Amino acid sequence: FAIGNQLTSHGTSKIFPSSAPTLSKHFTPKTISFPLYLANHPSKLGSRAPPPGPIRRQFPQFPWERLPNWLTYMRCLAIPGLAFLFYLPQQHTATTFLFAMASITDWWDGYLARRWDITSDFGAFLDPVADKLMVSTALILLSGRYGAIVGLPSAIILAREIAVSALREWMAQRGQRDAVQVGFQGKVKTALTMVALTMLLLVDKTKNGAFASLYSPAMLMLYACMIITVTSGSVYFRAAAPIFFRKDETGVRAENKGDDNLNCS
Ligand SMILES: O=P(O)(O)OC[C@H](O)CO
Repeated sequence: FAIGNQLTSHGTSKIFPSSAPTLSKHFTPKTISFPLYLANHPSKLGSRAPPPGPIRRQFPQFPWERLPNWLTYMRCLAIPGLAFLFYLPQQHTATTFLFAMASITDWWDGYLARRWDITSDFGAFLDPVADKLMVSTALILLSGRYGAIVGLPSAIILAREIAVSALREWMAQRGQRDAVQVGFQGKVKTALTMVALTMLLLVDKTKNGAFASLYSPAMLMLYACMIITVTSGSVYFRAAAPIFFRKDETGVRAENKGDDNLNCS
């Protein structure tokens, strides 16, 4: 039974045999199992997704194509849990665990969506929003615990996040959302901020517990993240500048269009 390049394809038309496969003398159960598996469980993943591994084969009915977005939803749902646990006594380890798990889904959802070739506009919209909600919540909670030393970088980070979200909305209205899609620096910034916040959550508020030694490196890291947050945000504003300052055919700049409606003074 010649299966050839069918092994890398999820196109069901290639996989469904129109008649019973002809078995050659080279047939072994191993060589036939994957095409027959696909015939019985047509995949909804992208055409460039790799063949299923043991877990996907074990649970063929599971809607794997939805998993990346579900992980992002779980990140959003973890936020109220995070705030609740944070204010319970003696729960800083549980709080940290929840935040760390939610942070891992930030990497995982994007990885699976790319690997399974199921990236979507909705996923691209929701992923940075979920990250911002999570990071903002943790920054506000920790500002309450540590005061100005966390409050200052938090104010700058939150200002950048709001500004970038507003810029994306403005660009999307002009059909230019792709010019400000998440960039490499933005990903690094989010990952490092999540590590710094995980470390700060682990230090209990008396700063005398088992993880007290993490306080200074975590604080240093948070300030480094504040700088990367600003520089990564400036990348988006630089990318948007040509569109922002572009003049239309009448010589009016985009920033001045519709002033009558937008002028709040
Ligand atoms: O703040 P952004 O828009 O650069 O987003 C970065 C994302 O959170 C990366 O997952």
